[in-house]
Amino acid sequence: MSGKTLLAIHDVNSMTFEQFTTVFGNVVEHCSLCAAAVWQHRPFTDVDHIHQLICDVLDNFPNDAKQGVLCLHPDLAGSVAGLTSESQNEQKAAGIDSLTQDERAKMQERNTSYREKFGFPFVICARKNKTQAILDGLKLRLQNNIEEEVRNGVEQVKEIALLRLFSIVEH
Ligand SMILES: NC(=O)N[C@H]1NC(=O)NC1=O
Repeated sequence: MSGKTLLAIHDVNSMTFEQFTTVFGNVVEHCSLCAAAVWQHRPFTDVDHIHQLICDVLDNFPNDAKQGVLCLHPDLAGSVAGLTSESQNEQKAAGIDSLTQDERAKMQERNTSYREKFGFPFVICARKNKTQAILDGLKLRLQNNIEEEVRNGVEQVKEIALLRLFSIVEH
């Protein structure tokens, strides 16, 4: 627990566009457009309402934009340089900061195979999956086709977004 004060929904509803996109701009990694696109829908009833609107934005993106959103995510167990604080904390929660040499090599090798096959990085909600689940998920999802993986990746982006929202707004 960070001990950070959570915002009440009425505080969120009184934000300007600039304040809103500053605070919510990384709910979807490096994609402040998702926050920008939902602001006009306030007043929000609660945090789940904001999440649903962000999910709708993602679902309405064309396929190439969905792949672009996935590309905005850093590889798990990749370089730590330039990681957003959100991603860094999530990777830590999954135990990625304390992988054995063998686990790190395996994760990087599978991430590379995944990128080579699909052209975008493997995305999974690290707060909900520990190291072994991520390694198993990589192995399993490598067998899918690209349509399945765009769908799986976007569903994971939604899960990541919900947990990021819960760290900003009361629920
Ligand atoms: N590649 C990938 O899944 N990265 C994301 N996962 C997560 O929980 N945070 C991220 O940045």
